[in-house]
Amino acid sequence: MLHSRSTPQAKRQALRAGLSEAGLLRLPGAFSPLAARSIERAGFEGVYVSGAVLSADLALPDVGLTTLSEVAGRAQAIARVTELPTLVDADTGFGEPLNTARTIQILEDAGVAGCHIEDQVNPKRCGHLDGKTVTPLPEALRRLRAAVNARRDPSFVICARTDVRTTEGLDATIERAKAFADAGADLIFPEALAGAAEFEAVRKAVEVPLLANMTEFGKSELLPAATLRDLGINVVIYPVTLLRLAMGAVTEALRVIEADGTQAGLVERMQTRAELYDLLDYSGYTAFDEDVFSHGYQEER
Ligand SMILES: C[C@](O)(C(=O)O)[C@H](CC(=O)O)C(=O)O
Ligand SMILES: [Mg+2]
Repeated sequence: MLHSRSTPQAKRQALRAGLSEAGLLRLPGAFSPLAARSIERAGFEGVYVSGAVLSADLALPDVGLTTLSEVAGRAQAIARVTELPTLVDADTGFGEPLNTARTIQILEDAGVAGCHIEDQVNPKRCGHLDGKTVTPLPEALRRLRAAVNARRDPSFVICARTDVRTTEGLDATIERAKAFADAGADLIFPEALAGAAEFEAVRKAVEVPLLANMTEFGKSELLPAATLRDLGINVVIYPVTLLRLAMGAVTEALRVIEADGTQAGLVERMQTRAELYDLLDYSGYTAFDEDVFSHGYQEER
């Protein structure tokens, strides 16, 4: 109903438990709270809040234009409606190390289970674009240590992302992954690895859990979950998949309505009213009303 029954702490502990077990946690990107409900209903282990999706939702490019308030507000709206843990893309932490510390605390207050902080310079670029620049390792480590030290709930998951693969190569990725793990990262996100061999190399070199980004139209081969599981990867995100498919349907619908003057031919492809109401738990609200209004105070006639 109004929000999840699980507390943020319980969701964080569930995410941590999942990271410590063998197996793969699958986190599709939710473009809305309703999409998060569908992700939960479909049996996934978590929800991802993508910076690229949040930017696109605002009709902005993924180049660091969103604010912490926008990200925290959307992340809270998404996290509160699902029993699943929510992992948030916190870009570079929204500024200097002190800003990163504030970002962690604002996101903790928003009820999310964890976030990732990347080592790009500000303003960042999408990790699958060329022309990225990463901060020198000492600066990246200051940013990460600020995040780890700012955490008030020890179960809040801090994921360190490195974008260095496309600027300095795989060895530099492994060097940074090790340094980030030593600095207290709970999870490492090596961005834009090419394929299975590179995931295998990072897996061999680093002890802490690893996240794989299976985003379309980028630099990474789209590896099936079974392959990622066999490689010992712990988390996989599908950050923009649902938005890309939704926008594909939007484009087609607008074309049909413009051409045919009606959406009648599309109705069979739609989520029905009943399916939407079921996803929104209308019956829970009806039960709430019945409980409050029919078993409560009876006005005198
Ligand atoms: C994971 C990512 O940071 C995101 O914002 O979802 C993007 C995804 C994308 O642009 O495809 C990324 O930089 O990989
Ligand atoms: Mg992003």
